[in-house]
Amino acid sequence: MWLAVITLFPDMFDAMTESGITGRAIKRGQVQFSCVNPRDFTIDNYHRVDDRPFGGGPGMVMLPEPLEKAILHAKAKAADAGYPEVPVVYMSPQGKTLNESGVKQLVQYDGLIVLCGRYEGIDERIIEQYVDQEWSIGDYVLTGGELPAMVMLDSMIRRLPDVMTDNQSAEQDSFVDGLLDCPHYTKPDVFNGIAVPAVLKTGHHLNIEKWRFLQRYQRTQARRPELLEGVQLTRQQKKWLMSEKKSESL
Ligand SMILES: CN(C)c1ccccc1CNc1ccc(C(N)=O)cn1
Repeated sequence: MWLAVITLFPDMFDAMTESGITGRAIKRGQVQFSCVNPRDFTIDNYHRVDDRPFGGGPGMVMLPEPLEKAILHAKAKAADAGYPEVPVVYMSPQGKTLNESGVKQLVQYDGLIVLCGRYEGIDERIIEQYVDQEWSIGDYVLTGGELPAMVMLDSMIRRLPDVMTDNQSAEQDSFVDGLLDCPHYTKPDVFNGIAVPAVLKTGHHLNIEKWRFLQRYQRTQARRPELLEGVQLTRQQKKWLMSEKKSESL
């Protein structure tokens, strides 16, 4: 996947490119990642990327010219790399709230340009002329779009084929089938006097699958009941649920 981020703070993205699964995916060439800094496209002596808002008010607004040049440069880079039509995504509190289905949609693209705002935001004419999709990672305000961009890109990169060691671990994630995740345990057998649930040590895979499903269902019911509306249960899961309810009513 071809990715470019337009940002005044490219060094922030070292967190994603230099470590972990995302760093490995980039080093392996599964992801082509680059940053484009609007400041490199300023022509005034002060390299201005922002200015005062028309109409007054606090703070500054990002100037449209350096952003336009940065976007066009990123599009040209994408085209040179063989990705002619790359959508531009803008991270902002005004965007559509990102969730797993949004990630699934975004990770289908061959390439993406992500625009990160600073100050009070960017000149609206850039959004009108160049932004294809506006996304938000949640209803809260941050000092810049860089962290939201990394959150979104991280959730996309881990879903690319063969990026995660066993692909299915991305498949079994929370939210993939709409349920929260089950508890996880590893060594030692007993930690601070608390033992691992016995079923997990039986090697009885069907019982373990049943236990994990029930844990996930019960956790979702307890913590995020509204998520249950969107959940499609398999016949097997329905049977497990019925038998669980029966045994509880005993
Ligand atoms: C500076 N601000 C307020 C701003 C204003 C407009 C656009 C971008 C920004 C950058 N900040 C962001 C970006 C995204 C999110 C989010 N929820 O995805 C939160 N904050």
